[in-house]
Amino acid sequence: MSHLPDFDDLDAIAGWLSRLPGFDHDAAAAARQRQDQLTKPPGSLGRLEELACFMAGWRGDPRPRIDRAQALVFAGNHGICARSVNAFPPEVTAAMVANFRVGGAAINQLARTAGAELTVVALDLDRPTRDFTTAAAMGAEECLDAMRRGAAAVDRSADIILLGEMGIGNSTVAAALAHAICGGQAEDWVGRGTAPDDAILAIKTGVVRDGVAAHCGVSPMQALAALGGREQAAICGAVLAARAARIPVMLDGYICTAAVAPLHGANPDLLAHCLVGHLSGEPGHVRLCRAMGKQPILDLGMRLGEGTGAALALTILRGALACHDGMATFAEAGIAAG
Ligand SMILES: Cc1cc2ncn([C@H]3O[C@H](COP(=O)(O)O)[C@@H](O)[C@H]3O)c2cc1C
Ligand SMILES: O=C(O)c1cccnc1
Repeated sequence: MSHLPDFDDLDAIAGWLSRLPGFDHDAAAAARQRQDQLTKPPGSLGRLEELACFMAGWRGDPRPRIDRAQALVFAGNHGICARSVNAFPPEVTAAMVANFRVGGAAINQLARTAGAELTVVALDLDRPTRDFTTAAAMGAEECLDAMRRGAAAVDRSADIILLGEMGIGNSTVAAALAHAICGGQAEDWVGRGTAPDDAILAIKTGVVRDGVAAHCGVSPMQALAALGGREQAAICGAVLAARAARIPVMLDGYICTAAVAPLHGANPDLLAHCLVGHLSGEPGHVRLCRAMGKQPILDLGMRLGEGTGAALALTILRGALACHDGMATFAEAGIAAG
């Protein structure tokens, strides 16, 4: 198992790729060869075949298994809520964490359905980050500390890590990160989140425009500190820790994908072991996935967060591996290979 470098310098992370494990092309090629021998017309399982080869390459195993799946949900609170970007009060973050702990949220049901063990990490909920229109949301050390906590939460014995978040105001934070890393206009990235009305949408657009303008010219990882929250930093830390342990990652929807956009900005290959579970109903997600070269597995019109789309996508991944491992080859079944 490769050693995760220390989180002591945000900008050094861009250079971490050479210190982290890469894709095992031999294991993936062996998986591809097996796929072509299974009792089906070549390519007929579509994306499931790709997913099996992806898992083979990252696990270094031509017949990978998912014995252990961890769903990791990070929660945080945001100073930006002082700007009325949120339809629900920030207290809902802690209330939902309590709900996760007693099993009452959507992620509890979907993680159980998908066979994933849920870990919830609340990050200093009584100490929101700063309002990013007036200051950096986090200092560099605060951001690195949250990254360390994210990395520490990863179960190194898992075969897949699902990531999710809970934080009132997070759709605004996601839009700011996506805008800072991918450019365009604030309007390209802002969506309704949980807000039903146009008034909040207009406030959010102005806040994202002002926040990104206030922190322009910083590096991608500095943008994570300036505009992100602790849960976004923890998600980035978890992604890097998973990579060090050769564990593939299933990201959730818009907020989770935007959380790792700074890593993409630092070096896109840092996210090579990451899948996007589902396409969010938030309009910026399709644009962000395109910019980051990711194709979401599901498209169900969901826009919840919590890791719910990642959990559902795990059921697809399990299906892909069940076929890959359990199907007979043409030779085994005595069927002519065509
Ligand atoms: C009861 C409730 C449960 C949630 N579960 C996830 N979110 C989602 O909504 C939040 C982002 O939306 P906004 O930017 O509009 O605040 C995040 O916490 C996200 O995880 C929830 C939101 C609420 C209200
Ligand atoms: O796609 C998401 O992550 C999302 C969208 C809206 C609200 N919460 C989460």
